[in-house]
Amino acid sequence: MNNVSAPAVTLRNVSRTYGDPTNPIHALRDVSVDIRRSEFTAIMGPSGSGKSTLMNVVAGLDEATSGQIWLGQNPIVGLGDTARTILRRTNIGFVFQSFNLVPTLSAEENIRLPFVLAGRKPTADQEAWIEHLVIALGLRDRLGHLPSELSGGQQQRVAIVRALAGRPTIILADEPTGALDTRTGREVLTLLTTAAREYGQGIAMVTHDPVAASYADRILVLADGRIVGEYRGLNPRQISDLLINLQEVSA
Ligand SMILES: Nc1ncnc2c1ncn2[C@@H]1O[C@H](COP(=O)(O)OP(=O)(O)OP(=O)(O)O)[C@@H](O)[C@H]1O
Repeated sequence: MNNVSAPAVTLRNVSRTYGDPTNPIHALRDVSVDIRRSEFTAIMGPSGSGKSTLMNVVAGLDEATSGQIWLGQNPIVGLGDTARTILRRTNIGFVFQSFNLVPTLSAEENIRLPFVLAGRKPTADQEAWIEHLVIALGLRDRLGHLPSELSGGQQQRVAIVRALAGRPTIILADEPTGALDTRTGREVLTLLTTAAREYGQGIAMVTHDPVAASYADRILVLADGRIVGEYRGLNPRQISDLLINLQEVSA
């Protein structure tokens, strides 16, 4: 099981610069932050503030220009492609706005895909966990269906079971409710909250939506590549005021 007191993700002095050195674009500037286990963290900020870059460097899909990043205890900066891929497979679950299910595979095959890709069979423990998640998320009768035969909310629940199945160090979610209607979106957010509170699952979610962010335990706000604020216990109104003020300051 995860060690609750240890951070899921640690960034120290992480910068990511694009473009040519004479005219650099600073997507991340000297970011140091811990993203904790058992906590649902929302990452917010204006367009271009560095949210996707932050997720990508944590996932090892992009390389930091400088600084250090750990997934659990494992440093990811400086690893080769293969080692990074293995680390990503075992430590990160992804949930995207577009669900990212394989259209030709059934719900069950999609859920099991990370195990297939990693070339390992789920242990008895993992089988029991998958079974528990499938029942808890109301997917038992849908396992044989293709994604096209499922509603948006059901597809996102399949993606969430897939992300939770391997008990990753962190789930990275990018606008997970962006394609869902309000009610289904709230169900998905409640599910993520439950995953953090009851299953101890670390979750980092990028969102522009103040309602979605209000479900998180903690909100990190990025502006111009830096973390400029950290908040807890805000309601959607307070969150949207915060973002409006931020945009006015940077305008
Ligand atoms: N591959 C790239 N090459 C050059 N510049 C990039 C690249 N990726 C991102 N950037 C720049 O880095 C900055 C941060 O981009 P990023 O995509 O992380 O922002 P974001 O907060 O996710 O924005 P949005 O909310 O619009 O998705 C922006 O100025 C962007 O133009």
